[in-house]
Amino acid sequence: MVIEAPFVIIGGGISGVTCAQQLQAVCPDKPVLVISRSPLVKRIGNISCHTQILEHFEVSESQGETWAEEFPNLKVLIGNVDLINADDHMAHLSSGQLVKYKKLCICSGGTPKLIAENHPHVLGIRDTESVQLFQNRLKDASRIILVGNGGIATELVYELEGIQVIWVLKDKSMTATFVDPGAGQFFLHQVNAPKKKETISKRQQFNLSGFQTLTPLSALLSPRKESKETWPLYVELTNGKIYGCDFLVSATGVIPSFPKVLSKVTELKVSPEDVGIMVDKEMRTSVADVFAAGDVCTPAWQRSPLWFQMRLWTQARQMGHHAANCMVASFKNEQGHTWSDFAFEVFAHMTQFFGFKVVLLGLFNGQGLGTDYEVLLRVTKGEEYVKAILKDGKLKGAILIGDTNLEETFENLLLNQMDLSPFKDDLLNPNIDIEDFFD
Ligand SMILES: Cc1cc2nc3c(=O)[nH]c(=O)nc-3n(C[C@H](O)[C@H](O)[C@H](O)COP(=O)(O)OP(=O)(O)OC[C@H]3O[C@@H](n4cnc5c(N)ncnc54)[C@H](O)[C@@H]3O)c2cc1C
Ligand SMILES: NC(=O)C1=CN([C@@H]2O[C@H](COP(=O)(O)OP(=O)(O)OC[C@H]3O[C@@H](n4cnc5c(N)ncnc54)[C@H](OP(=O)(O)O)[C@@H]3O)[C@@H](O)[C@H]2O)C=CC1
Repeated sequence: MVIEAPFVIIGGGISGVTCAQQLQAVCPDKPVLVISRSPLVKRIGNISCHTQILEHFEVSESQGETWAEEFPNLKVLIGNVDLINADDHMAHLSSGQLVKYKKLCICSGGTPKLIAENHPHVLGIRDTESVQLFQNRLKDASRIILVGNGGIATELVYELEGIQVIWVLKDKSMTATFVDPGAGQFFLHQVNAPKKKETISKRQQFNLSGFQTLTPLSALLSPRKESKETWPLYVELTNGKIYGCDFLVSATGVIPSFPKVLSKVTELKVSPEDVGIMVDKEMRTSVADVFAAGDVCTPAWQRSPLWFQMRLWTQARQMGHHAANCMVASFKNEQGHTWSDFAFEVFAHMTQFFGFKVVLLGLFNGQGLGTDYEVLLRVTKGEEYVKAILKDGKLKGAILIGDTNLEETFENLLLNQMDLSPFKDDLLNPNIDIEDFFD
């Protein structure tokens, strides 16, 4: 039997769930079907808006069917989509089930880009199952090697206790995917400082392994019989040093993953840089009636100069929400849905690293500005790190670590691109309340 629904979404992650909820908000009378490989869907709760764009929320998981009951016309089908036949508007599931759609949104996220696939001692962290596997392996481990310098590695280094962590980085500073070396240095002081919150357990033995590059695959060695201690896995670094460990965590990014899309009419266009599904400003793929949102997609529209993609919760939510509005507009044959908010005007991300509030705004690392920009800096060790990036007197980006209370003013300065040349010496003056100043 073929199941039919006007709106079908593949994926129960943040982008898929947000897309479904928004579809139900706008068109409660139209059935929405979410096909999810996992019975658990991601939910967003406790949303707090800090500025026009910046919001903080909590992410939790719940049974897909329980979630669907909260909406008038929403159903969840547990299954894996193998293939989309776009000419027939049909999704083919591994179970043999067929699902016919009018408008489809691919929200299938990504999979960890591991440094070694299918290796018994190399783990990636992506979802509940992989976290459980990681926690089980952790119980009997005394030393792990952590590879990667982004969000997951930074969070693990802070959270893990009672185990030796050898952190292998290829950059010269820590957390380089998110922050500049100065902020990396600021965090480095916190690595062995008392925690700002309770974490997993016991005391951490932290070993920053000299910021060295891990040589690729050949560096994974088998147990060495001649050594006094025997570890399940050995890793050779480019400086020739060899370390043994119980297992290695490859926190080395994600790669978009999605079912095969067949169409005799048009091919599905994929970004040559990151293999994400290319979407236009209305979240449409190159294939008719197929949209995409979240980690799986790559924006191919003329982007605002102060916004760029990072595969984050915030963007998955914004894209899922926007995709739903665009799907409805397309369903009703209305003109393309225009931007409803500032979400794609200025990059904005709020998170926590090492117990500090971290706000990243605009081109926070001077992305794409080359070397032709000015940096204003205010640092109080262990308290705050404030960096403002100016070009031609205008604010282009900022890193705000700690309770700086600057996010709203800085976001406004990014949005209005006011010429700050006359005030720049006072911009970071702690004795001046810049919020009042620019009011
Ligand atoms: C460990 C970890 C911690 C993170 N922490 C943060 C954080 O603190 N802040 C932040 O902003 N971002 C964080 N991220 C990034 C964030 O999780 C992602 O950007 C976001 O979840 C992407 O959402 P998504 O809906 O696009 O994809 P996903 O959440 O990956 O959801 C994809 C969904 O599609 C389903 N699916 C996939 N393929 C198929 C198929 N063929 N058929 C059916 N279903 C399918 C999957 O089962 C899943 O339900 C973190 C990521 C990881 C891995
Ligand atoms: N608090 C937050 O906001 C969090 C966000 N996330 C998000 O979740 C996703 C997954 O996180 P994560 O896996 O940490 O990915 P990230 O993209 O954040 O970081 C991946 C890191 O791995 C490095 N890397 C890639 N390949 C290799 C290699 N072969 N050897 C050594 N290092 C390598 C990258 O370096 P390079 O860039 O130089 O290639 C980069 O430092 C990301 O989108 C991330 O933004 C995750 C956790 C927390």
